[in-house]
Amino acid sequence: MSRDFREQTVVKARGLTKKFKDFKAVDNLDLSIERGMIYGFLGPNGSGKTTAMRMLTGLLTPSEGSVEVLGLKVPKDAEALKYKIGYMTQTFSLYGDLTVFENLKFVAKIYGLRGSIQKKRIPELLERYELSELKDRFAGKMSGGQRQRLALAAAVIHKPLLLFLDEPTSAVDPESRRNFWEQLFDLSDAGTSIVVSTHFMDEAERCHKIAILEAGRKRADGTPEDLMHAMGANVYEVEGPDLRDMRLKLLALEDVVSAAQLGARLRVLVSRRVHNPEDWLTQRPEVRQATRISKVRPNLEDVFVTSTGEGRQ
Ligand SMILES: Nc1ncnc2c1ncn2[C@@H]1O[C@H](COP(=O)(O)OP(=O)(O)OP(=O)(O)O)[C@@H](O)[C@H]1O
Repeated sequence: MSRDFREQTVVKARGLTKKFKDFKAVDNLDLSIERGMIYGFLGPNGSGKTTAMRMLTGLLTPSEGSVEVLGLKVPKDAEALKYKIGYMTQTFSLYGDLTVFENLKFVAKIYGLRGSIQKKRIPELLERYELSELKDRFAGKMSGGQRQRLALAAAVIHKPLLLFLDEPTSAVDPESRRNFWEQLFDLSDAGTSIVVSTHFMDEAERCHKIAILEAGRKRADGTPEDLMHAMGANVYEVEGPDLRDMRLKLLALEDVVSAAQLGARLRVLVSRRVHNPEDWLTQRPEVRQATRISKVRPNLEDVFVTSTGEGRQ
């Protein structure tokens, strides 16, 4: 039993599949998430992030596959698991007609926290999540950022070992998002493992590891750095006149994985199949009018585009 705390796997899934009639919302997903990690599910709407998360939390029964979370078999041991995990759903699931304090008290009761523990824990959470001055405010009358802080406080009230967050920042402004991530790093530093879904690239880049999901399937996984390093394309920025026309012409080439206009530049991904991509690109008639072509470092969006079918649209 003296295994290193950090090395333990908190989520193990093999062949995890969820079918709704003939439609596979999650298709043969394998996952291995280590303790202490912030693990991201990155994918567009409908890629299966929520469905996967609901199966991992024991709320939804898989059609196929096996899941073990914190050493418990899911969904068989879902009841015991409930007390060890926190789950912040995509839509605000607390009571708008209860105050901040009443909501936390209610959730504390659900988790069976004793009165003496509640008395210590609730003020601690109000303070940590900057809710002390809002404690008598109805949750329904709070801003998106405030509500999100309350939802996080409620999700960690019982000090879960593992926290699931489903697109937690989709309804908040950039500053609240930044602050929210600071809170996640604090939780992670204190030993909480976190699984978070997002469709924001900058958020995914903050995760220790990510899985890229598309149409229910895992297209790639690893650390953001490793994924960028292993990417199957070289990235170039092209400047010049009539970029829209240049983009369409480049997209027609089989070895151009993607061409996207970013203001006055085109970001062009050339397949790794091409031997000498710089010469290949600069000599193409499609970029004859270009005034500058330069190689740039890949980012996570490039990884996403090369792992999914997004780039050619
Ligand atoms: N109960 C259900 N019955 C039928 N289809 C469903 C059900 N739940 C989800 N789906 C479908 O499964 C697919 C995956 O949905 P899911 O909500 O898991 O995706 P997501 O990546 O979380 O996207 P979003 O960000 O939009 O929530 C979608 O096409 C969705 O319509």
